[in-house]
This record gives sequence, structure tokens and C-alpha cells, in this order.
Amino acid sequence: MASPAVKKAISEAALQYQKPEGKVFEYGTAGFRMKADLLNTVVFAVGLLAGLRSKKLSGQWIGVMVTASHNPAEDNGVKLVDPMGEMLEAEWETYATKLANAPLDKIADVYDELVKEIDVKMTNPARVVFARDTRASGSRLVGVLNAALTATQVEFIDFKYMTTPQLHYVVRCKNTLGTQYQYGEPSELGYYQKLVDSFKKVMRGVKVQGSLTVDCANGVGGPKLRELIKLLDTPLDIKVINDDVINPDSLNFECGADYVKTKQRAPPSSKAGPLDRCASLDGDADRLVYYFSDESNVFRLLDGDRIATLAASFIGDLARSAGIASKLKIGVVQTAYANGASTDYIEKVLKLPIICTNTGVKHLHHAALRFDVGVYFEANGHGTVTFSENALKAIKNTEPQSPAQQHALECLQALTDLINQAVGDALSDMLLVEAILAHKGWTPKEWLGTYTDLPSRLVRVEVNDRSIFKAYDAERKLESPAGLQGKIESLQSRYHKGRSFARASGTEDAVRVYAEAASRSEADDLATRVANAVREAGTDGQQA
Ligand SMILES: CC(=O)N[C@H]1[C@@H](OP(=O)(O)O)O[C@H](CO)[C@@H](O)[C@@H]1O
Ligand SMILES: [Mg+2]
Repeated sequence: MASPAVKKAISEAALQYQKPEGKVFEYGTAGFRMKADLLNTVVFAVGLLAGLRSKKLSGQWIGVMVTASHNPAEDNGVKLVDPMGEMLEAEWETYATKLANAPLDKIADVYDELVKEIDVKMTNPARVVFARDTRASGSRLVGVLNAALTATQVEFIDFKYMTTPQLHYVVRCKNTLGTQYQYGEPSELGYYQKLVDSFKKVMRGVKVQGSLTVDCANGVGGPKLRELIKLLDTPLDIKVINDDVINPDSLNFECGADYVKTKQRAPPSSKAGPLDRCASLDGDADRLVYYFSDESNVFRLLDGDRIATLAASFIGDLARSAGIASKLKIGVVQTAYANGASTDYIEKVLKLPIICTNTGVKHLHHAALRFDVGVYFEANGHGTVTFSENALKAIKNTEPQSPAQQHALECLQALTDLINQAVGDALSDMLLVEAILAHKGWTPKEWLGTYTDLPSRLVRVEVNDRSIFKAYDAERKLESPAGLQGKIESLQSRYHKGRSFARASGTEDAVRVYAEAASRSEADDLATRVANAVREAGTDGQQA
């Protein structure tokens, strides 16, 4: 039970805020995310829950990240990070939703009910670390978080500005400090040092060709990348662009990974020439996509599917050279949004198993852990590679019989440090891609040449109530509204290599339609037709 003093402190602190009328909050794919003006009471609730989560886990550090990633500058959001740097456990999402929707004059009672329901030992310590991206509303929201943590007597550290993956890193470091699993120094400098040291090891004997232009979405990734570059005295010529964090409106505006992926074009500000290697981060630097203009000035995208195939093929080759391929189950995790050509390439050329999961990295991460080396990326560029205990042991304990084998083992060892094990991380993924291209001696052109993407189209359809769109089979099919799935299947069967699906977005009030087919016009046509069918099904109820 919460003490009367704590309940009183919660009630008093809560009274400073006002709940937006008629708004129902839900902890979704990426925590809570909406217009920043509406978030005070939500952040307050998340602060309360973070303390409870830590107490429930005997005082392990819990993270709170204030960010709305690739959303417009006026939005913001908040999400919780579990002790090993993973996303919040699913069951606790419902507690977050419950607390966020509690009326303010009852919030202390709802908090107390949760303490009983979850069976939290209130005498346990509670520890929280938090950080935020560069959004203007961040400082106000961090103030609210501070008020909730103070009211519930939680020990906390404010890491100020950080990328989302940096905060995940710090959480994992804090909770493994002094153990045999110590992940690194729990500081921003510790994060850079780990990346820089491992990158140097991976790069032994190889050289990066040409420069890399990195578009930082005018978000927190810009200043952080500059810090990383300062420490990276390895020859890597990085040109940082779109790193304006002074003008708050520039965040994600006509730049960033989401812009590049959805518009399938480079940011207009890009001055890169033909065949120049370019990359874009998103607003909180957990997504990365690569691209370039070819000789005919045609834009070429190298998205998350490409990063996954590149990483899987490289790690597979290394495991063979290291003589441990038979001990490692390497697999790839994708979502329905993965381009069909990438799926084909993984199955037929790389000959690796694939798991398809629901959208949202927590689903992919979870599935990746079923492999010794689990390569997971969403097509939009969010992902990483996980290594199992068994993989780490095999890499560490194998006695090399030749210099080549030793080199491969050392390279694999360094990769386990270079790759962020907690969560997808644009800066870490970028160094990974640079290292692989250097090892393979590839320009982006050779990388693109591994397979040919099927033309695809993503359409956003606004409907009255997206909750009626219920998906199954890793969101590749719809069970309701009745009859819609049949229509989609009949439409896609009319196109060569046609594949289409629709699902309710977890982060926006819309239904997303994806379509791919053998040609651009067929993919566009299929997307339009399925979108029309979705629109009709979404308004049927109202017309009747
Ligand atoms: C098609 C697409 O890109 N969907 C995104 C988007 O989810 P939706 O549930 O589709 O809104 O935001 C998620 C959180 O950032 C991200 O994980 C996911 O990949
Ligand atoms: Mg992001």
C-alpha cells in the first residue's frame, strides 16, 4: 500500500495540471505520442509508473524517454525503458494506460490500486533515469516528470539531451554495473567510447572509400554525431547536414529518415553528387536509411531491409571464416512491410530462416532473441542485431587454427560491442554499415545490386474508427471488417507479384495500406484500389 504521505504528495502535485477533456490515452507501439500540449498529465502518470516498475524489480533502474521521434516538431511523447534496455513489458502497457486515463482527483487512489494489483513492495528503492530529444516542449515535460518522481520519492538522474538509443544504453549499463555482464560505462562518453573502440577493431586492415553525408533530421542525433566524430580518429569522412537544433520548427522538416523513406527522395537540402553515400537519421536517432543518386541521377534507397540483408550476409560469412557457422543459428526478423524481394533474397540466396512479426520493434526484438544471431530491421530503418549467450561464448571460446580464423573471430567479437544489443541505434548501425561496406570493398551501387526491390507504395487512409480493422497472421491479413480481406486478395491476384495488406496504425489515427507489384504502375494501382476498399469498409457503418 502507498503511504498516506505519498498519496497526498501525488494528489497535490497532480493538481498543478489539467487533463485534456474527452481525450482517451493509450500506450501504443511507441509509448504515448501526441500534440505536446496534451501531454502533461500523461507524463505525470508515466513518472508514477516508472517508480512502481523500478520498485517491482527490486530497485533496478528504469528509463523514461521524452521524444516523438519522426513526428512533427509540435508533437511529443513518452516511453518507458526496461532494465536491460528493452521496451516496457507488454503487461505494464495496460497499467500505463490505466494511470494515464485516471481523473486527476483520483490518481492517487488509482496509483494505490495498482500498487495492490501488481503487488509492489513499497519499501523497495526506486530508481529512474530520463532524457529527452530537442523538442521545445521537452523541458516542460521533464519538469512534470520531475514532479511525479519527487512526489513518490524516487531517486533519479536527468541525462538532459540524449538519443533514444543512448538512454537505452545507459539503462542497461546502470543495471549491469559491476557484474560479469557489464554493458559499458553508464554515461554518454562511455557510449561513444564503446562505439569508437569496437569500430576501430572491426576496421582493422580495411579502409572506408569516399565520404558519407549524414542528414540528422535537425534532431538530437546531430550534436551527438558531432561528439562521436570528435572521438573517432579513424579515417571516416562524415559530412553532417541538417543538424540545426536551434530553430525548433526545423525538426524532421523536409529531412530525416522518415521523410526519405516515405517520399522516396533525398532531402531537398542535400548537395551530395551522383554515387555519393548518404544516410538519414530520424528525430531521436533510432532509425537509419542510406541512399544515393545513380549515374542517371535517379534516387536509390537502401532501407532497413537492405541493412538487414547486408548485416546478415556479412555476419554469416564471418561465422563461416571463424569456423563457428554450425554452432550459430542466424536468422532474420521482418514485418509485413519488408519488400518481397528482400524476403526472397534472404530465403533463396542467403538461405537464412525468417520470422515475420507484428509492426513495432518490441515484437521484432523479442523474435530475434530466438536466434543465436538475430538480425531485425523494420523497412523504415529501425533495427539491430542480437547475439545470444551461446553466440557470445562460441565467439569468445573458439581457439583459432589460422590467422584468417583469428581475424574473423576478433571481428565478430568487436561487432558484438559495436552493435547496440538493447535497441535499434542509428549511430551504431551507421558504423556497422560503414564497416561492412569497407570490408566488402563496396560502394552503395554494389550494395543495391544484391537484389532488385519490387516497386511499393504506402498509403494512409483516414477512417471513422480504425479499431474495427483487426489484423492477424503478423498483420498480413484482416479478420474484420467482414469481407474486406477477400476483396484485398482478389485485387492483389490481378497483379504480377502483387501483394497488399491493410492494418490500423498504432501511432496515428489512420489505416495504412501497403502494396507492391512487379511494376511501379501496378504497385500504385493496387495501393489505390485497396485504399478505396478500406475507405469504403471504414465508412460503411456510418452510412447504414
Ligand atoms: C509502416 C511503419 O513505418 N510503421 C511505423 C509506425 O507504426 P504504425 O503502427 O504503423 O503507426 O511507427 C512505429 C513507431 O515508430 C514504427 O515501429 C513502425 O514501423
Ligand atoms: Mg525514432
